[in-house]
Amino acid sequence: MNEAGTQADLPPMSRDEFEQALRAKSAFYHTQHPYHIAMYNGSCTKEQIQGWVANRFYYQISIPVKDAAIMANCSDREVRRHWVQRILDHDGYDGAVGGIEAWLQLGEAVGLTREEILSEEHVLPGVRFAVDAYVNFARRADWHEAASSSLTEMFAPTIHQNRLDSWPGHYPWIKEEGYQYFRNRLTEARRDVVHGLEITLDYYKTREQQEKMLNILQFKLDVLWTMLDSMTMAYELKRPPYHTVTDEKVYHKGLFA
Ligand SMILES: O=C(O)c1cc(C(=O)O)c2c(n1)C(=O)C(=O)c1cc(C(=O)O)[nH]c1-2
Repeated sequence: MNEAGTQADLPPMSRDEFEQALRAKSAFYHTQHPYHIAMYNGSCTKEQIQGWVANRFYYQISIPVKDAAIMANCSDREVRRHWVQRILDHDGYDGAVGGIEAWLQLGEAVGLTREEILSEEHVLPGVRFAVDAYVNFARRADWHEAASSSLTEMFAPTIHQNRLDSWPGHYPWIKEEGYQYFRNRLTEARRDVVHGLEITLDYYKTREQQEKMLNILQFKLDVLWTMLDSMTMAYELKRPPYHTVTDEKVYHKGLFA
């Protein structure tokens, strides 16, 4: 390590070594967060599941905005031709309802109304700040860097499969229609990762650049982890923002994204 605490002075990692280093970041994926562990092992309350679904909706609606920001900064037509599929996957096209609608159906399946999800009334400030940080990073960063920050998706198919395997047994009150989002993402995420990984492994050549990418991936892991920390405060520890003052959800809405 050098004085800056990085390994930037070392020779570059080979393509395979770099991919292995990226994949090793799975150790810090939100699968390891106690909130997620509780969701799998069946110890979540209905309020905790509902809180997660309502808050994650803000991530879902922000993803296509983030992907549009990446495309807006990208001068490579071939990349845009591929990347646009991510927006279509979430917004829907040609009769396919899309991920945002599928997430609303998940919300209804866990007992929320469409109106309360769309109103964003449950979105905690900490979740909003974390998601906005991701969107704003995509707006400002070089498009290769923004594109590669999506690579936490390498670890996502396992998490979607875990939900499909464990939730129906633990939470029989969730309606079956709710699970379609997770099923769709199994294939969509795998396809996204092939493209995102190709861009990333081609772009970061020097050790310093590779270390920068690992830091970008850590930023994205921080976004996901921080969202769950906020939910833990609100729905597990019963300390939502302003709990010492009011039970009302007075949180701000929609200023930055
Ligand atoms: O449920 C999850 O744990 C999870 C995680 C992630 C992720 O790792 O960012 C995404 C998704 N789901 C997801 O459904 C999704 O569409 C998605 C897009 C992206 C991205 O960064 O572009 N991440 C994720």
